[in-house]
Amino acid sequence: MKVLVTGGAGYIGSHTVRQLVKTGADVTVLDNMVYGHIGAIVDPEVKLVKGDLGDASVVYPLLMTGNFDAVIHFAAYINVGESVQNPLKYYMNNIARPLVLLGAMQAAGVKRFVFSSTCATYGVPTQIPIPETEKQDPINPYGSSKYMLEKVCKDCDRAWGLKSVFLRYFNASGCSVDGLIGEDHEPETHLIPNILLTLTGEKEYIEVFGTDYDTPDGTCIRDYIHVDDLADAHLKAVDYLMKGGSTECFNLGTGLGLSVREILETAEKVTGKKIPVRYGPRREGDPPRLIANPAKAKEILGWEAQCKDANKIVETAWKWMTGPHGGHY
Ligand SMILES: NC(=O)c1ccc[n+]([C@@H]2O[C@H](COP(=O)([O-])OP(=O)(O)OC[C@H]3O[C@@H](n4cnc5c(N)ncnc54)[C@H](O)[C@@H]3O)[C@@H](O)[C@H]2O)c1
Ligand SMILES: O=c1ccn([C@@H]2O[C@H](COP(=O)(O)OP(=O)(O)O[C@H]3O[C@H](CO)[C@@H](O)[C@H](O)[C@H]3O)[C@@H](O)[C@H]2O)c(=O)[nH]1
Repeated sequence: MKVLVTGGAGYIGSHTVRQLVKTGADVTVLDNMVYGHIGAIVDPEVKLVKGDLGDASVVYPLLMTGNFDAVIHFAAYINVGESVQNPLKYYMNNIARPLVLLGAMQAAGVKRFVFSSTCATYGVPTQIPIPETEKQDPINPYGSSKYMLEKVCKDCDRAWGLKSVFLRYFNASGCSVDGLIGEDHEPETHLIPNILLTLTGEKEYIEVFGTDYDTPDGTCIRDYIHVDDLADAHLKAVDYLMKGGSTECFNLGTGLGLSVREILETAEKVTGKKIPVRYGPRREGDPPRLIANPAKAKEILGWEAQCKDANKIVETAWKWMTGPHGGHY
């Protein structure tokens, strides 16, 4: 099987590429390397095309000659706060540039597409845990950009038979269990790496964004899903499409919620160190509680999170931070 992975040199993409290679797939990565890392691609047989999604002079020849069975599309900008400050940057990269990719797929007759969507497309949900039937009503440009690309894909299905799987991730976290690849975002905004960066001396303290939420301990609740579980869902989504599956969306989470304070306690337990914490105001746009109902992914894809223990998730992130790379490629 030949698979094109956009954004395959990034955090979730690189973990997925490793799993794809293990299945014997022939993998090509398209990444402009703006946020990608060459060191994140560890398998020598993976072909890396350094280029932009929106560059027709790269993308059309690649698709026309690649004979790809499917495209897995990770490449995007991912920072919610920045999307509020600079929406056009997000609409350009997360909608306009993927249109070039989709155009090349149409021209080449490649009709299977697995897309990194997000629970941020639900905005502030009305049901917890969140099923896929929850209304999508994003509250920031990042979430809107993902929601709009889902709609574009549905229109392409009607027009030329593109079959897509929208994987709506909850909070991607952790790193490969062998510590060889991991999460290295710049800037890093995510909770778990930022907590651990206080212990490597890269951050002075972790600020907890809000302690007055309507949750048992006043801090936000999230569904932290291990990156290797997410990677596995992509493999299952490709299989589903290869078997003739129709366009579908799936929530990817554990179904369990943990508060910011619980994650802090977990990090102290796993590392055996005291975390320097400061309590600050709420961060704009953070819903109080996001927990997946992952039943549909289990039923249709046969996917279920294997790692439901936050200790294990934090352990893998800590292994990456304290390993040979020290948390950076
Ligand atoms: N990290 C999370 O918690 C999370 C949650 C929900 C959804 N997602 C989605 O998952 C995907 C991957 O996230 P990640 O955390 O691995 O991000 P990442 O920044 O580590 O990886 C994204 C990769 O895409 C590349 N890229 C970006 N724009 C590109 C373009 N125009 N052309 C070519 N390459 C480009 C970057 O260089 C980078 O390597 C994103 O689509 C993101 O929106 C992430
Ligand atoms: O320094 C920090 C960082 C985060 N948080 C809190 O920790 C929780 C998790 O935050 P973060 O790790 O930034 O993830 P989210 O804001 O939940 O967003 C992530 O998860 C979403 C799906 O839930 C994706 O769509 C986004 O791309 C991804 O960044 C939130 O309550 C934050 O307020 C802090 O208190 N301090």
